[in-house]
Amino acid sequence: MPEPLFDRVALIGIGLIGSSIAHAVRRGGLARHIAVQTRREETLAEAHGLGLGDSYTTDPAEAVAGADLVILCVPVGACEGIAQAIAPALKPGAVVSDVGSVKTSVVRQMQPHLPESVHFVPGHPVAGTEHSGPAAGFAELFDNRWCILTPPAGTDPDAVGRLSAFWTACGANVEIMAPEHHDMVLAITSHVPHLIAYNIVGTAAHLEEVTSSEVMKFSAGGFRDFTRIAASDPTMWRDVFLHNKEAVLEMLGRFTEDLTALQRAIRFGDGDTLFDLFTKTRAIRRGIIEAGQETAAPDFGRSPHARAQEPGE
Ligand SMILES: NC(=O)c1ccc[n+]([C@@H]2O[C@H](COP(=O)([O-])OP(=O)(O)OC[C@H]3O[C@@H](n4cnc5c(N)ncnc54)[C@H](O)[C@@H]3O)[C@@H](O)[C@H]2O)c1
Ligand SMILES: O=C(O)C(=O)C[C@]1(C(=O)O)C=C[C@@H](O)C=C1
Repeated sequence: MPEPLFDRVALIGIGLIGSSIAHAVRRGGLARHIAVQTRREETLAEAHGLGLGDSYTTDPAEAVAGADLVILCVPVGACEGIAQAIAPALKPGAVVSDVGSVKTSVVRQMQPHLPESVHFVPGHPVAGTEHSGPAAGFAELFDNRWCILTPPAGTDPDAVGRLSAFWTACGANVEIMAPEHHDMVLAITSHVPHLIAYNIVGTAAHLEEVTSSEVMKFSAGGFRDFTRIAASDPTMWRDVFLHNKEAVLEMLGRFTEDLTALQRAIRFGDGDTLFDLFTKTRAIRRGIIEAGQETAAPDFGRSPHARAQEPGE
């Protein structure tokens, strides 16, 4: 086994992403010690029962003491409070990172509180499922997925290199990007799709209610795929939309214009417009499969453990 990349890793928050990192660290022997922190005793006990760490605490400052790598794995809206709480306890030279789905806001929330003696390298593994909590994680989550790092200008390249090596060892492909660019790209590829899923499931549920008819019962493939996305964690996604407001509103504006154009095409029987778009989007999907970024029949990213808990799926 090669030398671990970090001596002590502190995971602040131990839900889907924190626990998946813990599994990946164990799988690759990437650290000598994993310190696990979370707010609630019950969650901590669950993490303990799953053997995710080597030490457990509800105190974030205690968890980061002596850590060479600190990763915040909490909802985006919780980052500022945690940065404040851990700042005095951080080890000089430590790499401090996060996994938040939004980056500009995380930089704004955390950077002012962190001491100059640490290296702040925000990150986002672009991999997940609709499940949450410590039992939802699995070591393979990041395999062959992107992990985007958004280091502020002037960050020590060695620290960026060490965090890149960590994510590569977790199975991911690393890309460096400006936080604003990250937020714009993820708004259209991840955030707006989630909003659409929440909305369409909400609309169908409302229709069922007001018409007192069975709408959900007859849902087939397409709608069921939306219900999977719409089952994603409410706290996490509330925070994503509140913290990536501008980019999401910009992309929603474009989306709405394009949707209106399709509405017009249907109204006026313009089959060519519909056919041309559907041909283009089919080619995009096939290109993604050929590039090996997706399987033809996805299992929706669920862990074997999570799948076992879902009878009837
Ligand atoms: N779920 C995904 O698909 C996915 C993918 C990539 C990145 N992310 C990002 O990862 C982060 C964690 O998401 P997750 O899916 O692991 O969530 P999760 O709900 O499974 O776990 C969240 C953890 O944070 C803790 N927590 C919640 N609120 C807190 C607060 N106010 N203060 C301190 N701790 C708090 C919880 O106790 C839990 O340990 C989020 O920022 C999310 O945007 C999620
Ligand atoms: O596959 C899923 O369930 C996801 O929603 C994962 C997904 C995504 O939109 O691709 C969700 C949010 C994250 O920030 C990164 C990944």
